Amino acid sequence: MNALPIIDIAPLYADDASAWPAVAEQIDRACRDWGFFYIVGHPISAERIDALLGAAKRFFALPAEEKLRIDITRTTHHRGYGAIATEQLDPSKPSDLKETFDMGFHMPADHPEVLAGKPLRGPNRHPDLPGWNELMEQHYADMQDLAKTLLRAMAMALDIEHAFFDARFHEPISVLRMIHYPPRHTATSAEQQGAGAHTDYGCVTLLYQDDAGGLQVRARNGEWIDAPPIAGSFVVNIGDMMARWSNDRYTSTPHRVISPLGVDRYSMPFFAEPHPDTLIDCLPNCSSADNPAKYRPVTSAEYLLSRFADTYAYRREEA
Ligand SMILES: O=C(O)CCC(=O)C(=O)O
Ligand SMILES: [Fe+2]
Repeated sequence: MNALPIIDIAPLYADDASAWPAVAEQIDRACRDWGFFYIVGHPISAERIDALLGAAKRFFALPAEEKLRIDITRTTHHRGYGAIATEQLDPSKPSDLKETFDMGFHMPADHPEVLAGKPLRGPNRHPDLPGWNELMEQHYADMQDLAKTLLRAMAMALDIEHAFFDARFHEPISVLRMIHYPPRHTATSAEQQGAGAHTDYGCVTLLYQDDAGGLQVRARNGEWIDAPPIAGSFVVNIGDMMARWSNDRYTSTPHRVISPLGVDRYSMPFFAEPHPDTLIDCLPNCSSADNPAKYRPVTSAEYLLSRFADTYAYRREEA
């Protein structure tokens, strides 16, 4: 059973702007009350999802040494394959039982920002699989567009300039990730999670999950509730950077993935993050005399890097 709001965003794609405010209002409500909701009526096709799932299954089935040719722990800009237990989202629990592939906004090695050593900038590191590159780069671009559409609705809800976020999400540091959760064996400790309880670091996450189930969200009353798979939907959630940007008008909500029993689980979150130099400083209309800005302004890259260091041992060692 699902308790989270389900929002049909199809009106955001209509030319008739009179239908936008009603959607913006629903998104605003969901971001304040839950920090979590489902969207349907988005333009990502079922065929695209099938192609991505097929690709993910082929990639994760490769031998470990093949996958480790693009080992994420050997990059400073955070691209490639993360083997099981590379990440520990809940420091009080064992490392996560999952493997991952991360990609971002591609910048060639000779791009001035890469040469200048700008954080989180650089080339994507794709596996050598037929069609993979084109599929993933196209999907990254399409997810970035979908995120910007949602952000436009948020700008409307916040009553700020329509293109406020568009101007800040060019050449983003958004990450598209594929995750494989292998089945947990019954003998494994119940403490073992697919993804430990955490809040996301960035602005907005758009998650595709397959039909295995296991995603849970912590409601305001502290109870863990299921966020079950809903065909054709993405689960959207607010990350800490957006909570900070909005002075906590929008909330980042803890969630986790119970390790699947007897089945493999595949998911694909897209973490939408602004240009690395974007100043995350209290948004217009999010503070007042009796609700002053709570957080020190930071850049998007500065904030993300500090959070990565908390979950990846290899990034701490580097720092
Ligand atoms: O795999 C999922 O369903 C959720 C993953 C997640 O929460 C994350 O990667 O931040
Ligand atoms: Fe998450």
